[in-house]
Amino acid sequence: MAQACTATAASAQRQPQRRRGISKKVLDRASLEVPRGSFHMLLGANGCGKSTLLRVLAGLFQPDVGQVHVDAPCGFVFQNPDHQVVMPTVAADVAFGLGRYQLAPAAVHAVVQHSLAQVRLAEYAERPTSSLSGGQKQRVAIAGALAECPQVLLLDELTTFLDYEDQENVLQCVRRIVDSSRRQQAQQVQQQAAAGAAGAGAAAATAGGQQVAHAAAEEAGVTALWVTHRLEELEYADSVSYMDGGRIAFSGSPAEMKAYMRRLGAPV
Ligand SMILES: Nc1ncnc2c1ncn2[C@@H]1O[C@H](COP(=O)(O)OP(=O)(O)OP(=O)(O)O)[C@@H](O)[C@H]1O
Repeated sequence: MAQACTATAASAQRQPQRRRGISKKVLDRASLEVPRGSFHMLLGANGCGKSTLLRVLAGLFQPDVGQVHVDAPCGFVFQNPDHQVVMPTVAADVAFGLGRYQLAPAAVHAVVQHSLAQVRLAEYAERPTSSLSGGQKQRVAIAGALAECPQVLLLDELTTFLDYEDQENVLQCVRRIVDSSRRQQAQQVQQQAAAGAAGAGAAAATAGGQQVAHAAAEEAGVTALWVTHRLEELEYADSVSYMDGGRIAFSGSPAEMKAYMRRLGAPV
C-alpha cells in the first residue's frame, strides 16, 4: 500500500531552554511508515520522542539527519485545545485558517458547515468557544484542520486533557472521518468505473474499472496519524507503530502490537 507519511532514519536533538548548551538526542534513526487512508497510532511512553517526530513530519522541527515525506496538504492538531481554539465563536474559529484563500463569504460558510458536520458539531456554529467542553474544543480544532482539506491529519495526544466521555468522542470522531473519507473514495471509484463502462463496452470496462479501483486505493482519502501513550486507544486504530528511546521499535496491526507488548511483559 502507498504511504501517506514516511520518516527515514530521522535523528534529532533538542536543547532544553533552562539548560543551554546541553542537548539531548530525542530521535535516534526513527523510521516510520504510515499507510495512506489509515488511522495509524504512534504509541510510546512519555518522553520517548513521539511529539518530536510528529513535529518533524509537520515541518515544524527539522531533524539533524534523515528524510521525511508527507502527503500535502496536512493539518496539525495540538494536545491542548486552548492553544488552538482561540476565536470567540465556533464558526469563526473553523474559518480562521481559510482567511488566506480569498474565498467568498458564502463559500467560507459552506466549508465551515461541512467541516463542523464532519465532527458532528453542525449545530454549534454560533456558540462561544468558551462554553465548550475540552472534547468539543478538540473537535472544533479538528474541524478547523479539515476545513483546509488535508490529506493527512497529524494529531498530537488529543485526549490528554479530556475526561473519559470526551476521549471516546474525539477518538470516534477521527475514526468516522477516516471511514467516511474511504467510503467517498470507494464511491468515486464506482462512479468512474461506471462511466468507463458506459463509454468502453462491458469487457473493457471491467479491466478499466480495476485500474481505476487500484488508482483510487493508492489515493485512499484522509490519513490520520494519532500520537498517544494510552494503549487502550489501540482499538480505534487500523495500524500502529511503537516508539521507544527515539526509535520505532515495532509496527503492525493492533493485535500484533498487543502480542509484542505481552512479550515485553506489559499487562495487556
Ligand atoms: N522544546 C523542547 N526543548 C527541549 N527539549 C524538549 C522540547 N520538547 C521536548 N523535549 C524533550 O524531548 C524529549 C522527547 O519529548 P517529546 O515531547 O517528543 O516526547 P513524547 O513521547 O511526545 O512525550 P510526551 O508524551 O511527554 O509529550 C523529552 O525528553 C523532552 O523533555
